[in-house]
Amino acid sequence: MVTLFHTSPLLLDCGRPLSDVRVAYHSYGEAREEATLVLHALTGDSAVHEWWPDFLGEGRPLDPTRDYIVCANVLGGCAGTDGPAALGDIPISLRDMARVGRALLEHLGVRRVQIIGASMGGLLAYAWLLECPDLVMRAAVIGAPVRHSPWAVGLNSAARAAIRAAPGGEGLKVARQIAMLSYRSPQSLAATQTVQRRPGVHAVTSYLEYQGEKLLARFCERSYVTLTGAMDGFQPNDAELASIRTPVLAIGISSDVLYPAAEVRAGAAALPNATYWELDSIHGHDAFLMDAGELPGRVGAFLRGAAAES
Ligand SMILES: CC(=O)SCCNC(=O)CCNC(=O)[C@H](O)C(C)(C)COP(=O)(O)OP(=O)(O)OC[C@H]1O[C@@H](n2cnc3c(N)ncnc32)[C@H](O)[C@@H]1OP(=O)(O)O
Ligand SMILES: N[C@@H](CCO)C(=O)O
Repeated sequence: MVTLFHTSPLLLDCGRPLSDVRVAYHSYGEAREEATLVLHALTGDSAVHEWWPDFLGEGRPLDPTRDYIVCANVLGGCAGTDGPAALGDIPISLRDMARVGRALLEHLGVRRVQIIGASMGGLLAYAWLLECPDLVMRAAVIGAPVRHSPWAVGLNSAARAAIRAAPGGEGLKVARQIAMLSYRSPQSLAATQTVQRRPGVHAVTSYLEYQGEKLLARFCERSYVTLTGAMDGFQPNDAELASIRTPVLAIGISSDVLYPAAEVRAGAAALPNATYWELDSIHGHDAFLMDAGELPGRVGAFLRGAAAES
């Protein structure tokens, strides 16, 4: 944990200044001036070793014996970094989060980074490329579009409406159920949700209920509203995207219904220096966590500077 913006405040995109911002982060490996920055997903946190074992470890894309790896909980989150409980329910943008990240890197003595982000972390990677192009050497963006689509905004809007309708927990559980349907796929649920756990209750129904309970036990509804708002507000125009000269590996997931592979591919085509690759999985958006397959190898090759084949 570190406190940043002590001597001069962070000016948020909404116009509000923030001082003494607490940021929770993990680092792995020996401190260096060049680092790999990991950007977590909506309900993720800075503990990469807990949620991405396929990626972190000796011989993996994030190798602490070779690299200095940093991951911070985002501004507005609820896993150590200041969020609505400390700041109130103010709008926060993905670019604000990148500015906090820049301050953290300065604090750590890091001068250049390569970035890897998935889902919300992938959107945030694009915000970094717009906000801090001087710092970023290359970016691997997994399962994320270049801007939040009406479809994705709609899903988040429905989730926030559930929270507003039933604050205090029930709404967050319904929000997670809606989101889970977009993180899985018809094929994935057909393959996994065949056996009833409770008599008379569809397997998928009790699965979604359980996922809602699980999120309620570890997440905060105010952060959910803040972070989904930040994602929905990320709408760079074509000229901004065309200004991104940094090499990008954009990765779509074949069965992703939240950010369809075709959308990710089209977004990559709008960037001057992006390569596209597709992860084949039936498990939908969360395949980057649950069914990584060739993904670590592809990302590792890109981060090592090797040309990834499309
Ligand atoms: C790059 C990034 O930034 S990612 C950031 C990391 N993100 C996170 O850590 C976010 C939080 N994590 C997640 O989203 C999830 O944990 C994932 C995607 C990693 C995996 O989800 P899981 O819930 O573990 O897996 P899955 O969807 O297969 O569900 C399994 C659970 O549902 C239960 N379950 C399965 N079917 C049913 C059913 N029909 N009825 C009731 N319960 C069921 C299982 O018993 C299991 O329970 P357990 O979690 O107590 O072991
Ligand atoms: N399942 C992950 C990815 C969602 O984008 C999460 O809950 O953060």
